[in-house]
Amino acid sequence: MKLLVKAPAKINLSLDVLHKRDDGYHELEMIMTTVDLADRLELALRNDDRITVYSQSRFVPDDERNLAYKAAKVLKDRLGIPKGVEITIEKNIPVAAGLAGGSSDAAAVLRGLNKLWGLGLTLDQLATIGAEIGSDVSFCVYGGTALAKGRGEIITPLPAPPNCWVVLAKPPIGVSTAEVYENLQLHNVVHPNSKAMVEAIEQNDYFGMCQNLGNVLESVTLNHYPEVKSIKNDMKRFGADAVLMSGSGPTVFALVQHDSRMQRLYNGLRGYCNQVYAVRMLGKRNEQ
Ligand SMILES: C[C@](O)(CO)[C@H](O)COP(=O)(O)OP(=O)(O)OC[C@H]1O[C@@H](n2ccc(N)nc2=O)[C@H](O)[C@@H]1O
Ligand SMILES: Nc1ncnc2c1ncn2[C@@H]1O[C@H](COP(=O)(O)OP(=O)(O)OP(=O)(O)O)[C@@H](O)[C@H]1O
Repeated sequence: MKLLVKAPAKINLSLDVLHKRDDGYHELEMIMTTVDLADRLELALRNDDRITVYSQSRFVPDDERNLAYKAAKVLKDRLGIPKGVEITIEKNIPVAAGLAGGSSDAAAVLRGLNKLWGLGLTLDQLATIGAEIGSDVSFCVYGGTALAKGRGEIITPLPAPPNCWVVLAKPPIGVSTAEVYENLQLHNVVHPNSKAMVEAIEQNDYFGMCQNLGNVLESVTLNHYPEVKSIKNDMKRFGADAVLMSGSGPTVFALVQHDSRMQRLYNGLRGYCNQVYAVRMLGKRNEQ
């Protein structure tokens, strides 16, 4: 028996860090949304009880370090499942990019195995298990748009954001999320207004959303990697309504409403950046 599952990338429309916690993690307030750039996973039942993982990407490990493997292992061990799975990942989301590719693969495995292994768990139960694998996994279990608090695992759903194009550009560098958080100087940042962003989304106010984009982690990544800052400037020059780095970076995204502006931005960036994508926000949450 085989199952195909989609694992969409996320962007952070807003990312605020409130303080560093005693457990070493940072207390967050983020607004996240999934976009239609996705990995595709095939889950196939095995004849034995082993978990195997394979992807064509040379940037992703084919062993127990893969977040997709970890998701299957946690589920199997927690519930004592005597079954195995062969996971094949078609990797379309850039790796170590701030787009939660690994977390989304893990979430897709949780959702997929819930069906393939016939577990009957709710999305809430899967999201709780997901939090053990990584801070972004709970959000990825639900997808759609949400306010995320705590270390990222406390999720409140939001309506779909105003309709627009999202043009993503990934400079040819990988960024370590751990290093970005370690280097964050909280006394030195401009905090985004998460409340105003939530209101803009709830009122379907496109320009309100544009005005309230903000990410405190830019203070670290833009300083360490000037090329990220320069792509942001180029996007503005090419006519973006608003521009922001996603997560810990280095991917930057631009928002535009009209097809012609999207095309101009896309073509302009493609001139010197290999990984450029014009996508839509998905809006819709995953079903059970
Ligand atoms: C940057 C974001 O992608 C924004 O959505 C997330 O906050 C990071 O999510 P993630 O990659 O799933 O994070 P994890 O795998 O749990 O942690 C990676 C590293 O980031 C740090 N980290 C993560 C989340 C958090 N709230 N505070 C942190 O300080 C952790 O110390 C860890 O060393
Ligand atoms: N299935 C997977 N897909 C991508 N990366 C994976 C996967 N499993 C493990 N990894 C490892 O995790 C690291 C981070 O990859 P990922 O693409 O999830 O980063 P990210 O987009 O910055 O995530 P986030 O936005 O959640 O911080 C990479 O070094 C990669 O080798």
